[in-house]
Amino acid sequence: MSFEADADKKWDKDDIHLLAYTTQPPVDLDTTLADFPDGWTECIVSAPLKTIILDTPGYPGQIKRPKIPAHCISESPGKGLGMFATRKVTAGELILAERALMIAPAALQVPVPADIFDNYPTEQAKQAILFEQEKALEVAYKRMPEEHQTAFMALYNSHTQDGSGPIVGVIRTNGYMLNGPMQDEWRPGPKGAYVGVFNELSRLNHSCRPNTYRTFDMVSFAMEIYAVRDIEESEEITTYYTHLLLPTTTRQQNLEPYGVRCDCASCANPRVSDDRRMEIAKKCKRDILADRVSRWSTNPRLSDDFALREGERLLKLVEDEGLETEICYSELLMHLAMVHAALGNTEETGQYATRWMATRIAKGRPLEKQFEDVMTLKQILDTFTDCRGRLHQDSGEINGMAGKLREMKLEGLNL
Ligand SMILES: C[S@@+](CC[C@H](N)C(=O)[O-])C[C@H]1O[C@@H](n2cnc3c(N)ncnc32)[C@H](O)[C@@H]1O
Repeated sequence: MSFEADADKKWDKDDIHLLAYTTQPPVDLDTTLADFPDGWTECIVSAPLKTIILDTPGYPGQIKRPKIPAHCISESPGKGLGMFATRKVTAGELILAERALMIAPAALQVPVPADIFDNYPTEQAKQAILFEQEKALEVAYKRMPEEHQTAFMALYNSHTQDGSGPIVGVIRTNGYMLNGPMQDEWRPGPKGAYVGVFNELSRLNHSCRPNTYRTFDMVSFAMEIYAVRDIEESEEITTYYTHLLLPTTTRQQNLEPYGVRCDCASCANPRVSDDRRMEIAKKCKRDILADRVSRWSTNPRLSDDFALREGERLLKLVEDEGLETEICYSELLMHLAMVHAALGNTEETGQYATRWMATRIAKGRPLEKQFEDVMTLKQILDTFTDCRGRLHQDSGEINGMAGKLREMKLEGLNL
């Protein structure tokens, strides 16, 4: 059931079946985009999610902007339009933050009989669902200002031949899944997920070696993209439409509905790339790395190669595969900062810790949280500093420190 939500009512998990048409941040009917340049989003969200949005502390904050504009939209050969860097961008930098034109459930429930697939041929049932979804989305579309409607319909549509209506087609081609609190917490998984369609961000093309990370900021109600590695002037800015640690053939299957045949260096060499990605997925996990540091720091018979060279080798593998968006990249930088701290190598510790911080910033970590991270990181590294050098003096103390480190890394810092 859907409705135009009452502005002041508080909704809770018992209202999860109610869908609200709502404009966020709320604006008066006569507001124009010239009055309110940060813009606003037409949303179809569950009633409780609407309450969560409005109750977010600091909502609605202003959207963030890079100090110097860093992007433009232009032709990308063989890929339609794309986004390009207009200057050099450094890892961790914000490139663009933008409010969506529309936000809707990833799997919009519509009023069709529950047993439709039992009583009708599959194709006919699918067409009926797509037809109802188009009708429901049209209500939100008609609430948009004319400029937003034009921008929405100008976006690329790779679903023109499968029975999708024009609005469903644009959403299926351009919708990014939203992360963080922008989901129905009482409906975990794909059923509780939402997608956003954007005027500029939806022009980002896919790469299996993307150079940006996307994150949705609830306070400003905007999607933000950050560079995960340095990007040169004129280089294409890319994102990801599929999980990146999957084998090449699976990624290609996931990309088929977008009509994308990725031509990145990893897809061009699947035999090498698949083995590397499998090794990264297996070995660069938080527990495995923490365990390696812990064993190495308390066992003098394990050489520095055990923690240091292996960490460096895995980090190179991640960089060679262009996987700086993945959590394993952050884990490895943290691992190497700790290993160098244990060896008393202050300079290298600082370098890896700084790079680790850049990955946190690139994931949209709020400023006050970044400060907390630095303090916790400093505490961990101080505790661990030079423990290999002092190993023979007091292994009991080292054992205690390694245990503490593991505890802090797994629970306190919540990487
Ligand atoms: C979200 S849109 C991206 C912007 C789009 N290129 C445009 O012109 O608006 C997705 C579409 O871009 C194209 N595309 C994205 N990544 C691509 C890639 N790596 N190779 C070829 N085409 C790509 C496909 O046509 C896909 O359906």
